[in-house]
Amino acid sequence: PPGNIHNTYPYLHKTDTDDMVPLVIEDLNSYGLCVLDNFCGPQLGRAALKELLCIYNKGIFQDGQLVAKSKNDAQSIRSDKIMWVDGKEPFCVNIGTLLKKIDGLIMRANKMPNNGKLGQYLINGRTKAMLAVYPGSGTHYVKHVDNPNHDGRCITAIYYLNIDWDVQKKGGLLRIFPENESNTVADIAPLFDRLLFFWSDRQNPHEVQPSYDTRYAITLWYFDATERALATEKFELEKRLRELGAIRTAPTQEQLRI
Ligand SMILES: Cc1cc(NC(=O)CCC(=O)O)nc(C)c1Br
Ligand SMILES: [Fe+3]
Repeated sequence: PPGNIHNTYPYLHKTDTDDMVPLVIEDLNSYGLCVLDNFCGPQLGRAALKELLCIYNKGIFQDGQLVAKSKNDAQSIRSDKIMWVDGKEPFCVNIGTLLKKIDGLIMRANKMPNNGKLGQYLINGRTKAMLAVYPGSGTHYVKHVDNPNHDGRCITAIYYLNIDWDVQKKGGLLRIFPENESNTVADIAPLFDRLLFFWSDRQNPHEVQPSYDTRYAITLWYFDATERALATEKFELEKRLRELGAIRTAPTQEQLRI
């Protein structure tokens, strides 16, 4: 729309499983992000959505953590509901299959010869899957960086499950502000069966614009072995120092989650 200076990022890749790997490598290296449409087909996509809804309707999702302390009430900072699953639970069979496909793609891309920046990472694991539901009451998510302080996460993977999502009516755009593209933003609509990858560090500040319908996403964060080992070591050391009373800082929410 006028007023937004942003080049359209040529990401309308129609995918079938095998040749996605070069696309992921190329786009991550060129833009710091990659969008794959029709990632796993409507059958698996719908089955995964069904499972997410079933879990959500059990009322066991929690409020998302605070991204930043705010003077006014916490709700204004983020109003998504989240739940962590590892995908092996009996009520997550299809979500589990989806996660395996995403893992397979990332591992194949990470192992490809001369895969650019991806080659700087040795991806050896990931977080659990975070199921997220943004209630559609104009909720938003403030601009932030996923991994600002080298906690080990190198790639964010977000799978969207929103059938018939019209951004003009429902908003909910994920806007990424790529660090080294001064007047360019990437506006990613949270479309059904769309998979998004982006570097998790300061290269990709991002925000979710207000959504006017319930908005579903599944997020994974992949770890770089070295950065993760260092972060864990640092965390253990700080824990020991705290126990010894040598330092008095309280562990951050983020550290506790990790
Ligand atoms: C819990 C948590 C969620 C997110 N999610 C998004 O940025 C939204 C992306 C989208 O749904 O399009 N980011 C961080 C840094 C944390 Br922590
Ligand atoms: Fe984020």
